[in-house]
Amino acid sequence: MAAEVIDGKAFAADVRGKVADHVARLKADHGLVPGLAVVLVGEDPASQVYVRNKGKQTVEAGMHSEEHRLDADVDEKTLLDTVARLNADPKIHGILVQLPLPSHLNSDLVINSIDPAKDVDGFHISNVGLLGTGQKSMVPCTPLGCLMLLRDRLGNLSGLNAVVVGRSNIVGKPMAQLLLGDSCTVTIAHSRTKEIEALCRTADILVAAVGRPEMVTGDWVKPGATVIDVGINRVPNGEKTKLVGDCDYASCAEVAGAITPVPGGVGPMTIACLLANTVTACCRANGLEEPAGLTA
Ligand SMILES: Nc1nc(=O)c2c([nH]1)NC[C@@H]1CN(c3ccc(C(=O)N[C@@H](CCC(=O)O)C(=O)O)cc3)C=[N+]21
Repeated sequence: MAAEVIDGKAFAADVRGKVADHVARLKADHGLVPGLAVVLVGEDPASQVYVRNKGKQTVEAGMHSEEHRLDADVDEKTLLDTVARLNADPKIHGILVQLPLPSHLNSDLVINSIDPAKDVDGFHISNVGLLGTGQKSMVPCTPLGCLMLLRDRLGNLSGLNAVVVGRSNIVGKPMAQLLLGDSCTVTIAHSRTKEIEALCRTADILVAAVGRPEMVTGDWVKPGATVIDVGINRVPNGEKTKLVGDCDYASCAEVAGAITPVPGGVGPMTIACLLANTVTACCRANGLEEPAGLTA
């Protein structure tokens, strides 16, 4: 039996619609326009496409969008000054510094210089600590998007076995925290995990976030499981390249109950959640009620 395809692209459009509705209400009732600033260091072409998409969707949702481009060899002080100016700017409610940064820059230092209230990526240590202790925080966009898809598909997640493959600070760890918050039994697997296939086969929810193209195959999947593929890997395909996930889609889809495709799965949800977090940040900054269904 083939798995149901979880249409992240359609779900993300729905989320963006809710965001746009809320933005319209903020404008009409309070004269507020949520603003998002994206800081991009260097000229990585893949990052540029992604930043352009974010800017476009931000404007389409009725929000204010700014891009701040800095040279690849920018010094740390200039970058920190840029962040400091955005922290102080009342038009800006969300700040995203595109990662990875060039290696001469200390990304922990830069991320932790963002005002936690404007940290729409949820990467500031203060937000990480709040999430880990179950307190209100800014929640990282990709894990938040995955959680929305899982709740939509499965309803209550309580008591389900979840295995997260990958232990990054941007996806694996916050994903595990969110699943724990929804009362799953959570295991984080990684490159040193023993008998990883057998462990993954215990998962009702399997989240693949390792950044290794097509690593998870159908024999890792419990029949009927929900598989969330966070990977976005560009691999050679004849003369061109193609986008594949961390899951081998064909074999996983034969076994899973439901699976997210790549592209069109988690990726669009990440951007939708970035917009949602910007609206949430704007509401919190102004002491207003937060949008329902757009936060964890
Ligand atoms: N501070 C920071 N926050 C981020 O959230 C962040 C970042 N840095 N650095 C780069 C990665 C990458 N990322 C993507 C989000 C959506 C798609 C996306 O929408 N992908 C489409 C396909 C796009 C295509 O065709 O290339 C899809 O999966 O359907 C891709 C990549 C966010 N990132």
